[in-house]
Amino acid sequence: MIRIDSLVYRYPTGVTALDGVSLRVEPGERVALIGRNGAGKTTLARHLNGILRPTAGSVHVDGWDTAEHTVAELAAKVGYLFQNPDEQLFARTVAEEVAFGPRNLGYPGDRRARLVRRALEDTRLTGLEEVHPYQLSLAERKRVALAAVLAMDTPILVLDEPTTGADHAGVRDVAAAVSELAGRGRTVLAVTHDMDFCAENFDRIVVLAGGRIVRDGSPDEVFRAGADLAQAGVEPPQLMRLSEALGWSRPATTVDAFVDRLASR
Ligand SMILES: Nc1ncnc2c1ncn2[C@@H]1O[C@H](COP(=O)(O)OP(=O)(O)OP(=O)(O)O)[C@@H](O)[C@H]1O
Repeated sequence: MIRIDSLVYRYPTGVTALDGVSLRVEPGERVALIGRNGAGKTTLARHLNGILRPTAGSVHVDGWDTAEHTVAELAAKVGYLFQNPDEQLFARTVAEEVAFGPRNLGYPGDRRARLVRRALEDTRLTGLEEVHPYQLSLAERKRVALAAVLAMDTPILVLDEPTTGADHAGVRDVAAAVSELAGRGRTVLAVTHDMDFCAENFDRIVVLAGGRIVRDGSPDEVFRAGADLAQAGVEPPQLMRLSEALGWSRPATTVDAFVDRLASR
């Protein structure tokens, strides 16, 4: 699980990006972190794999205090998908890229082979194993980066803007991966600006504003916060806006909920 207590982070420039954040996330939870640009989402996410260390307060992942472990050690606990795949990819072939994590974590050969094959299948990269990642499109590189994270089979996954730059099928891959991982008791925390993706695929939404948590609840609860949400720079999902425009007293946030309400009218 993830346990963050009174986390404060100040950049060397003097900007206080996180100003007393406390958060618990249980195994199997799917949590989306939202908020306007500069709210502190990426800064918070980067504390989970130890790239950033608290100025004050603490961060525990799966029982480890991140202040007491190196980034390399924390890689066994937290898989981190970078917003920009080009910050993450470095190998000469797709296969090498995806195999690097499990090899580096010292997994035995058969487990490694199984994880790599599965990650390539789940991101529709089978057949592209020998291609150089830079010969691929941005949407495909995004899938390679996701496959590399999935293959590490960590208890916690942090996905920074997983749908930005992904095509429609890529978004479906991410959604399927999130649901499958949570089903296996993995904790998934995603930073996202994509409210439709967020409403459809996450159990819980945490809203950050000015380095603090201003809302934490189910998509239904959070997206009904109206004025508070607007103040945090968040627009509700399209279906919710549509159901409000239709004058429904209980707006729907997902396609299934929308169809159910339409059918029951
Ligand atoms: N490397 C850095 N050095 C100094 N200040 C930074 C740095 N990175 C981010 N900041 C500042 O910290 C605050 C939080 O930024 P952060 O990137 O965590 O926000 P965010 O919610 O992830 O935004 P976005 O949605 O644009 O990615 C902002 O004021 C930002 O300008």
